[in-house]
Amino acid sequence: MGDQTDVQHTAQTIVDGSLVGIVGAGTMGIGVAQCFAEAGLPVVVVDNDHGALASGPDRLRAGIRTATLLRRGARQVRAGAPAPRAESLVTWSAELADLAAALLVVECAREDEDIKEGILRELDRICGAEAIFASNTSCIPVGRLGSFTGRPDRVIGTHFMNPAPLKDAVEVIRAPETSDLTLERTEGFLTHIGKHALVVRDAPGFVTNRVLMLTLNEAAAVLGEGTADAETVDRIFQDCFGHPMGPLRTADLIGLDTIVDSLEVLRRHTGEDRFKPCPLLSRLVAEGRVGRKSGSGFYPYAPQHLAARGRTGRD
Ligand SMILES: NC(=O)c1ccc[n+]([C@@H]2O[C@H](COP(=O)([O-])OP(=O)(O)OC[C@H]3O[C@@H](n4cnc5c(N)ncnc54)[C@H](O)[C@@H]3O)[C@@H](O)[C@H]2O)c1
Repeated sequence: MGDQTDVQHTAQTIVDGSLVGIVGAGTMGIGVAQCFAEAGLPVVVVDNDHGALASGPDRLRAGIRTATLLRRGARQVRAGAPAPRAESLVTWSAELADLAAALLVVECAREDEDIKEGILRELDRICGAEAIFASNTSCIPVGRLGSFTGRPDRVIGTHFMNPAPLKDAVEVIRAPETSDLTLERTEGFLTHIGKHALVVRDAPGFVTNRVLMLTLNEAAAVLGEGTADAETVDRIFQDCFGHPMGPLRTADLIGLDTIVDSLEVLRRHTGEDRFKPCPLLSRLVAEGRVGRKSGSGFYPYAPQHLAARGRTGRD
């Protein structure tokens, strides 16, 4: 695999009507699936958790409804598939084998290297030689993920932000092995769904999470040490720095479990203890208070924020 000289297609012919696979029907997988379906592409979402699969259609519908309302409010109505059609373009499966025909697979499983390794090794066996594997990893070096496949030239990082349907840009991570063609095709897919790529080189945490994870961890630490309450910590970033959301509400939106996983990945790959999750963050995760998706984190959340996954916390 990996010889690009025999590839006849241009980036655009690859995008038109291409089947897109998503692995992981969690916070990000559902949002990324929505982005592709709203742009008219057929999508198969695979998850090995039946609760996540069962609640997937409802969470997708809620995501489409929210995005439509917000875009309408901001008058940014996007061209693309109308909501009912977008929903019907998404199918759900427990089998990676159903991604055999996909030309792009976006891996959105939990931030755990062993889990991602297992998925990528199996996808490499199942999918055609042309398929690109794009990981939504928050922190794991993309070159490391590519090494789990026989096609490292077709592995790339597409770090969608949360909520994916409402963000204009994607941090695209190019590993040393990622080919020009893979980058070009990935950018073609992103353009098709109305997003632009901000391309960076490979490193643990890339640009976003090398900086953001430390900030969120320190915000939790100042709260845990009693320097200020949660509302004050967040308002300092909003009122003084003009951030739309403070770090603690951002952490609750991301998921405190995902943040702890990401900090551990950063610590392991850099060898630096400054990425050690602070005691308050670790305690909240141990208690199952992982943010919006569980109904509480640094703040309590009303039921409409709860992702109806059939259970709480990490899936
Ligand atoms: N939450 C965020 O704000 C955010 C933002 C950017 C990137 N990310 C990254 O995106 C990825 C997904 O994060 P998330 O927040 O959606 O996590 P999540 O915990 O909400 O969802 C992860 C999903 O992966 C599924 N899964 C686990 N093992 C699997 C397997 N072997 N096969 C198929 N499915 C499997 C789980 O059942 C779950 O539904 C992670 O790498 C995370 O670091 C998260």
